[in-house]
Amino acid sequence: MASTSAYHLTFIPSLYKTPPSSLSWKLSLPSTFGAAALRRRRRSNSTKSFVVVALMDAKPTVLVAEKLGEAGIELLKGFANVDCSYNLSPEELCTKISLCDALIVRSGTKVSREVFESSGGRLKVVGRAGVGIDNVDLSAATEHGCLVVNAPTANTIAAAEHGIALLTAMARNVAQADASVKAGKWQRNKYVGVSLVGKTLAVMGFGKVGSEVTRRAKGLGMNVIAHDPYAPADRARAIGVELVTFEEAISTADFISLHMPLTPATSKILNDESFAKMKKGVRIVNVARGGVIDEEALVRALDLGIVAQAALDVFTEEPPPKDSRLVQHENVTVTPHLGASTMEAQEGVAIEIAEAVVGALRGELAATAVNAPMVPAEVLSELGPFVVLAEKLGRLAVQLVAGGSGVKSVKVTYASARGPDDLDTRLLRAMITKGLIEPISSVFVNLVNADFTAKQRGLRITEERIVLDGSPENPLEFIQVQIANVESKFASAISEYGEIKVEGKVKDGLPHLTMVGSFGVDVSLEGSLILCRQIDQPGMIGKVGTILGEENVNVSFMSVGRIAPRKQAVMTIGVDDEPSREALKKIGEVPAIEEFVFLKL
Ligand SMILES: NC(=O)c1ccc[n+]([C@@H]2O[C@H](COP(=O)([O-])OP(=O)(O)OC[C@H]3O[C@@H](n4cnc5c(N)ncnc54)[C@H](O)[C@@H]3O)[C@@H](O)[C@H]2O)c1
Ligand SMILES: O=C(O)[C@H](O)COP(=O)(O)O
Repeated sequence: MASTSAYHLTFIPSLYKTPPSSLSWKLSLPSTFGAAALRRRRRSNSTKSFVVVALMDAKPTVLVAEKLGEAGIELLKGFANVDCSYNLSPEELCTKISLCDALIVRSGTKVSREVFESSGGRLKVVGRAGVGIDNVDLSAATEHGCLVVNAPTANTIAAAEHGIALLTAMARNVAQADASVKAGKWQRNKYVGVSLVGKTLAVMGFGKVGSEVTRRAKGLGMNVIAHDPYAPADRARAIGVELVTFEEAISTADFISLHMPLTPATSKILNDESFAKMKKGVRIVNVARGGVIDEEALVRALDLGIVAQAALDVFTEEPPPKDSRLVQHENVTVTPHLGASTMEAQEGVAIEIAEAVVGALRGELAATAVNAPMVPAEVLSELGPFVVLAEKLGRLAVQLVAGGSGVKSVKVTYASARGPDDLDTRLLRAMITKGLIEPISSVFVNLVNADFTAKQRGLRITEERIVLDGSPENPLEFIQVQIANVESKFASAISEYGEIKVEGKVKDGLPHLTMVGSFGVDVSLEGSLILCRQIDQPGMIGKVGTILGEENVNVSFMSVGRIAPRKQAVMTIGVDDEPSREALKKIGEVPAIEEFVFLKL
């Protein structure tokens, strides 16, 4: 029951004002310690030199740093000592954390590198009671061997309901009219609203929250269209919504509701350029993440009357500055990130996160783990370069998918001289899954959660082994990733069998792309890539190289694969920096270039 060696705690004067004075005593400690009898050893007469050795019971300690539903707390208490300490300063959190095995937070607590460093290796799991984990330093967690788990499903309905609440409140000026009446005014003419029935709502991001918003908006009599390059068309059909392009969505909508994750591709996706394409008088709702809107551009669009109103639950900086022009704008309705804040959602989230944290403390594999799991060192060292290759092939393949095509079926082929039982592909499959999913979602994928995440998104990954002649010393010859039943934004990536196909090898320890569609190429997978299909003729490398050179974009390599001389060729260009839109436009305008695509690795 008790262990004398588990915890050696340096006496911290600020926590214990009175130094222990007898060799045998009981102390009422903060609950982070659990029930403990202590003995002390005096090293000197100085207060600071007391060293206390706790005779701990075997229970782990969980620090709950933000308000968590009671059901979750009860669940935790059945397994651990629970310390609910809210509103800790960063310094207080760092002090407490060395006494804790697990930490549970919402979005209001920054779990920084310092927190992991201060834990002294004791912190084993961080639980995020919600979806977004942008407040947790994942790299630091992984470096410190600390698992991070989240609760991705329990607040979906709450977020969707809040989106609908903002939509209706905005259309009828509820917040502004309420403030006006409370200020003693009665302005019936000023607050005439707009009706929702028959209006077109564009749902941007047709995932968990977006789908639920769609169902509810249809119930209000709205005509709903959705934009999500990666959502399966059959799911959209089942809910009775049409998937459209980004341009069509923003240019035809009367209302736009944002439900995509914040990724490099969605950052500031609503900007001056996109506002200019919208119908004058459009209304915008954001319960996703503040960063998907260029907030300064939104203020300009509001001032110009392009955007008639906006209703926002999330902001680039939270809380936003007090003098924020956006927040203060009379046509903007705001809430302080309340999307997940219903009694029901918080109860659900609390149970979901408590179960995940307890499971993780017991050493079970967590289905909602978001950072790297432990992999045996010998497996990792052998498969290391192939792991990188696998993720990059997944990333490349998914970026070649055209908008509107849902990714549902992926086939992975491993070619190796080893026997089928001699190669554990779980890690490779997980990394391909990571590459396929991460560029298009806010989900973090690893060995623990890859299959779960793929299944949850309706993504079917099948694996095939090709056994080659040759030396089994090398674990793999090549990996091929094929995405079936989709269109590609780069038609040459479609193989003779109609799938998007990319294939790669490890050469000199580095991942290389060796095939795109039916074209053989040979480029090291580093930095970013431009793929061009062109008429095979002299001077092409020079023309494209000059355009990039003028932009100061460093070209790391170029390779040309062709069907036959003077026919078609695919040119692959590795670049260290992202070329500007103008540079990419100029490349597209080179007469012999038939199509091209820019891909981030
Ligand atoms: N305000 C809140 O309190 C609150 C609560 C819950 C979730 N959220 C946020 O809502 C968002 C959606 O959450 P979810 O649980 O539905 O996530 P989800 O992963 O289920 O759905 C996100 C969808 O966005 C799509 N997507 C990715 N890139 C896109 C792009 N460029 N254009 C259009 N769609 C794209 C994905 O394919 C996916 O279908 C996230 O940003 C999440 O952080 C906020
Ligand atoms: O990411 C989420 O789950 C939501 O944005 C809710 O965040 P919260 O837990 O701070 O309410």
